[in-house]
Amino acid sequence: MFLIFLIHDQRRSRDASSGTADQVEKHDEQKSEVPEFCIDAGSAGNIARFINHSCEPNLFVQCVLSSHQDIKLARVVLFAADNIPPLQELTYDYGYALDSVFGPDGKVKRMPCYCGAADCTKRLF
Ligand SMILES: C[S@@+](CC[C@H](N)C(=O)[O-])C[C@H]1O[C@@H](n2cnc3c(N)ncnc32)[C@H](O)[C@@H]1O
Repeated sequence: MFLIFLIHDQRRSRDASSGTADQVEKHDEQKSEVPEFCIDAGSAGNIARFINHSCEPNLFVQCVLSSHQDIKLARVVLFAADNIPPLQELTYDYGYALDSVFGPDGKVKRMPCYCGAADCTKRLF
């Protein structure tokens, strides 16, 4: 398995707590309930901002603590989920739950998915 891209570090995250491995595990357990972090590549980012979502991705996302145990400085890293042949598009699962995105009017926002996978859910969110 190879490290592909560093998407972002969490230096500007607002309310993360410093953490031991136990805290990181607890953080992961709570992840499905209330998202603590939001990565906004609107004003800054790297080439990873061009990676599309797929329902059958060839990358997966992992938060990585490198030389420290501080969850605030976790790096969001994309790893190859398989051997990827040259010229194949790199994709990962954005991980949206359906009906989890709301517009400013409070209504559920929907975005169609065009990934083309056989088992595509047809909706990004
Ligand atoms: C991180 S950007 C990916 C790069 C983007 N396609 C571009 O050309 O700059 C995320 C946006 O790409 C589009 N996108 C990514 N994956 C998609 C998919 N499977 N189906 C439809 N739109 C997708 C959506 O507009 C989404 O908000």
